[in-house]
Amino acid sequence: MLRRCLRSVGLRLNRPQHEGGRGATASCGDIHRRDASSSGSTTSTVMGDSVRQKTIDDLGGPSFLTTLNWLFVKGYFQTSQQLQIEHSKIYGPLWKSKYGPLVVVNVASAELIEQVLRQEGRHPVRSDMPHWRGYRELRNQAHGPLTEMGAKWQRIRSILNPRMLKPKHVSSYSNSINEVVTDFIQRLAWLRETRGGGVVVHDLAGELYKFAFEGICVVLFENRMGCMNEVMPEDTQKFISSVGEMFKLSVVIVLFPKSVWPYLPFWKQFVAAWDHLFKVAEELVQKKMEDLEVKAQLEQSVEGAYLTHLLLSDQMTVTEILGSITELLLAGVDTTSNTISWSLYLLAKHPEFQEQLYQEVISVCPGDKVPNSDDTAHMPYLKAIIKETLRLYPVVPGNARVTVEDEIVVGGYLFPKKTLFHLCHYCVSYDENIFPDPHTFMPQRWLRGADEKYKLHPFGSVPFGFGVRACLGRRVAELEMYLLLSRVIKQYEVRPDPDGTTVTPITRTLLCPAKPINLQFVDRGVEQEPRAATGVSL
Ligand code: HEM
Repeated sequence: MLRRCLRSVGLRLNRPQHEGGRGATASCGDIHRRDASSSGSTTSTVMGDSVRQKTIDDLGGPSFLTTLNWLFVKGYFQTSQQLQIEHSKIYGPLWKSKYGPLVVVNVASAELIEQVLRQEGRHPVRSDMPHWRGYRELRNQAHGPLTEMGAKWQRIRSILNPRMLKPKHVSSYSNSINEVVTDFIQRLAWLRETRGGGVVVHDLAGELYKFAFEGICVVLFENRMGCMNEVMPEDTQKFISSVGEMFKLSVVIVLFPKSVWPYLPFWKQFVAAWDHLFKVAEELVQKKMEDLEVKAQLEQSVEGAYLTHLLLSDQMTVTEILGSITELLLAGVDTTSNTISWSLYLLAKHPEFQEQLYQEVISVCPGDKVPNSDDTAHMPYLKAIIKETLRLYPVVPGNARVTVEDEIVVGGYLFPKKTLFHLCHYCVSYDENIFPDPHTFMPQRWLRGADEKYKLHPFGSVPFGFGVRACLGRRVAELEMYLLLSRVIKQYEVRPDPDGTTVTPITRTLLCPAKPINLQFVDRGVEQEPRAATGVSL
């Protein structure tokens, strides 16, 4: 475009089936029989001589009223990740929930999640995301990788994938990201001195949002946004708060039918948040196009950032590029930042693991050597810490898939086309059959050569999703997290909040800390005070 400008594993529900399903009555006196099927084996019900395939109608689960009671009376609306665990205790690993006319099939075991994902088809659909897509229709904006579907989605991914996922391209972002890391570490020092009595940094996640936004901006635009300045530019600050606002309102809006959205008091805020996200992205795309025009006129080389490549490759229109860039920006902020916040929180509570990480970092990068992407390849413990953090705090606590191409069998039940499956990753992350002692932070689970008993199910923890629809930003996110964490630990010993505050997670589409995470950063180069005793619970 710019060139033109410039030129079933036979599962039977072992647990009682409560409200809503005919499973309990149908199973009375019935015989379950295993049948071969494409997805493994299925359970059919023999009633007299006739064999009947179990279907979604046979599946148990809470009624709409019961769900409302759990969400708003028992108070699980903000902790829906925990509701996955509570409901799986009652209904087993497969149950049906109703949200008004919407029926959701919840899947809460690694085996069943694997069955759903292995049958996702050529163009997997996460969910039809009516509220996000509704905004794009309202404003005539293009869909990006998060919201597009079918062959159009596949086309976008085939254009966006190479420079986001291929190792040689991703490692080329290492120096730019390291510049942002340097600024972040300087900012930590400044925050400690000016606002934290020389040692405490308050609201780490808030600071890391700025790091993550700046980080994704250097990858996409090669532009610095001034997020690490003492005073952050207003527009950038508003972008970050709009991402949070949009995610927060999304979980409320989606509970209502589309026809009433325009009358909801918070619909306007939702639209305003999206407007701002698109506005900032548009300004950045516009600026890059102008820069390229100038460079082209001066006959200077224009090779560079991700966006430069997209604009020059002429495969997407500017509107399409804008749709994709907006979605990449918003997906790149809260995800990496919350994960780094939790990993520092956990390391502060587990000094022995922190010491092991520190030893690994200084052995690979002694003295003043700054870790780069090649160095992190030699830091298995660092990677294990991120994996274990994402197991305990999966930033996407529940993912989804809609069957679009065929009906499928999962856990012995036949589901029609257009069934919406909710994949309860948070619940499975705490499955003691896969992760012994599941509430304990144990990075060593992820190390090769770990005890045989820790042989993990491949779908036990899939924080970046699965298959062709998996996270587009995974490699960049990992690079950002490895570079930042290794350098922070090299520079500082991280200790818990002196007030002893325990922080738990809440779900606002993504899993976030319920309150600010405050930590002490003790400079390793300076003589240290003796460590105060700390508990090791999460
Ligand atoms: C810790 C960091 C991150 C985690 C845990 C994470 C996790 C996920 C998950 C679980 C999905 C859904 C995958 C599926 O349905 O199978 C996803 C999708 C996506 N992520 Fe990430 N993400 C992270 C960081 C990022 C970053 C930094 C970016 C941007 C550079 C990004 C961009 C995207 C996009 C565009 C999609 C949609 C892909 C599609 O539907 O085709 N993510 N991510």
